[in-house]
Amino acid sequence: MKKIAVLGAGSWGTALAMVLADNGHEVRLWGHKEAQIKEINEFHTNIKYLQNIKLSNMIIGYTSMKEAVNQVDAVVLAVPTKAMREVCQQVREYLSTPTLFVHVSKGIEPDTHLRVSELIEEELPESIREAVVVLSGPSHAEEVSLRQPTTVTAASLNAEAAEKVQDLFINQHFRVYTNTDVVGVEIGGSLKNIIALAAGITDGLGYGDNAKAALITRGLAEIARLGSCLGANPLTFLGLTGMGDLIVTCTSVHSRNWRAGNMLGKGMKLEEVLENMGMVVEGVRTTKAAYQLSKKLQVKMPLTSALYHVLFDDVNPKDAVDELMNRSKTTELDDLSKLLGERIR
Ligand SMILES: NC(=O)C1=CN([C@@H]2O[C@H](COP(=O)(O)OP(=O)(O)OC[C@H]3O[C@@H](n4cnc5c(N)ncnc54)[C@H](O)[C@@H]3O)[C@@H](O)[C@H]2O)C=CC1
Ligand SMILES: O=C(CO)COP(=O)(O)O
Repeated sequence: MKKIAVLGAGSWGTALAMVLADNGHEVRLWGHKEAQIKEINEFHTNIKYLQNIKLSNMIIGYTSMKEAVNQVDAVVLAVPTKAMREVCQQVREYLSTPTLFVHVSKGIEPDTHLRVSELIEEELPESIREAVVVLSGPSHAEEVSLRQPTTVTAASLNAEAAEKVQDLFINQHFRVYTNTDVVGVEIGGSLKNIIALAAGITDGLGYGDNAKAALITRGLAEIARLGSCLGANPLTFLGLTGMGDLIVTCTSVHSRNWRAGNMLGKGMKLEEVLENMGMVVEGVRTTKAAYQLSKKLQVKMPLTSALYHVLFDDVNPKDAVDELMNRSKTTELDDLSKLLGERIR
């Protein structure tokens, strides 16, 4: 049995705390809201994020970071990307020995264009980092908390650390693979949220399955184009954290990104949509970051670019779709086939 701190008591932190508790670990679920932590400890529920779920007694809620991370074997960082630096700054106050860090957040920081593992490495000194591992894949918290079959990937350049994380989380309902392609895993997990927002928009506009399939496949092409340019293995994008997560996020009502897009497609304004959600919609900031990156690196990302203009320049969603459909004709297998071809040879 290990002692594990899960930092972030939202949907995903809570669902992962349940997986770890099922595996017999002592789990400390840290959150910054007193009332919510009180609810977790007194009633063993976290109603705002996971309805009709009873938490195990092995999960203890904490608001004190000092107590939550005291002598733990691993720290799971499960806050939205926007809060990651602030939470790391709190953690580093209280750790003095090398600790295994697992992050589960799907985003890219606008302006710096850093992936989450990179910004964690910026905030946490090497002396307290045994390794940073990303855990990602097609995994809605709502289904994980019901112990429905789920598969994810633990990725790190340190293969031994990735395997340690695999061992912490794997069980009969939650199957964990390993990968060493951190760039591919983080880029796939972050950029699928852009495409999920777009899929919600086309559904909101009343378009059908053809549009959805087009978004998923052409979305994957532009994710792989940018990711490969950043050093990812293009084959990772065909796996769980690429195509797998694109499918689950673009086709599920559980997805907050899809739901936010759906409201936009029905005519609501972005501020109104975000207020309505009450939970993180990572794709909004990531669209800004990916759009900036595509300009900087001169990578063609028409879907990301169209969504950027809908979100930040008030372009009408239907006009954005019309514009995408009316671009000049092109071939299907462009630079991507070259990238894949080179890898396969
Ligand atoms: N919900 C899901 O099914 C999955 C979510 N993820 C990722 O996990 C990350 C977290 O998402 P969710 O838990 O779903 O979001 P959520 O919106 O359900 O919960 C976020 C939690 O973070 C807390 N928080 C926000 N700012 C904070 C701060 N400065 N300090 C401390 N706590 C803070 C909030 O109070 C809330 O409890 C995101 O990057 C998301 O993309 C990944 C896989 C699945
Ligand atoms: O990443 C997820 C599932 O794999 C959850 O997606 P949302 O953040 O859109 O709910």
